[in-house]
Amino acid sequence: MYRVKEAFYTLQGEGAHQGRPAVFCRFSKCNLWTGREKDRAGAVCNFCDTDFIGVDGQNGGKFATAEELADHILAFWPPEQDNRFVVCTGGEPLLQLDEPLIEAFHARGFEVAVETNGTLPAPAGIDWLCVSPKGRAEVVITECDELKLVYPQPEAPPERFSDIRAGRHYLSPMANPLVREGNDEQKRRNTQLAMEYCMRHPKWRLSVQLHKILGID
Ligand SMILES: C[S@@+](CC[C@H](N)C(=O)[O-])C[C@H]1O[C@@H](n2cnc3c(N)ncnc32)[C@H](O)[C@@H]1O
Ligand SMILES: Nc1nc2[nH]cc(C(=O)O)c2c(=O)[nH]1
Ligand code: SF4
Ligand SMILES: [Mg+2]
Repeated sequence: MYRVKEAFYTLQGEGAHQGRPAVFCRFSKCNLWTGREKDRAGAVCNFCDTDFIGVDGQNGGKFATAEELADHILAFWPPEQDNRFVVCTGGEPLLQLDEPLIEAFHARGFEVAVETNGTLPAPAGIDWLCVSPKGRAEVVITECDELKLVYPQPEAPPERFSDIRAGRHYLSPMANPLVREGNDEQKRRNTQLAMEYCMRHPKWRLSVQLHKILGID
């Protein structure tokens, strides 16, 4: 059984695929926060900008099989169009994403991208793996397509991740988690700090949350 909070067709707003049309499949639940505000301060990840509790979001639900969930996702792609791209996120998608679901996406012509906190092993077959480390949580994934670090995090400075082999390195300015769109004051400050870090350490590039600027999902 797969539990999905919401699913929607939009543009990837972050990282190397920024601007690319994609269906987002947001899985319920995370291993680093309950998702309840009362637990935020004590959580390993305490700045999450996302509601991932339950299955009650747009196009959310419970899916008994990989085939059913993959068909549900395919229904959001424009008819007859190729370049199919699904972004599995959450919550923490690696609590649920498995090889049968990846195979079911591939069978429908999708490239499969994943946004993960990196604390759980990844199943085989993922086409684009984005690891975004959180606080003091140990990262177990050693290789990824992009390392996209929310910045600044006192417990997770960029230097801590020099052992991870990544094709791209991004800093993503931390937004105020309670402001779910636009550019809040906290984000403007953090964007300045991230820009300065990138310019001092040019291995890193800036990633902005384009969807929040555009006001889309
Ligand atoms: C909600 S998370 C879900 C996927 C996975 N659990 C993870 O943390 O990567 C999706 C993306 O949003 C980023 N994110 C979450 N809260 C944020 C915030 N307050 N500011 C900027 N990015 C944030 C995460 O780092 C991750 O790249
Ligand atoms: N447009 C858009 N791009 C995104 N990139 C990563 C997101 C996420 O929440 O994982 C996200 C999201 O929620 N919306
Ligand atoms: S940002 Fe990712 S790891 Fe952190 S609480 Fe949200 S879903 Fe979990
Ligand atoms: Mg998001």
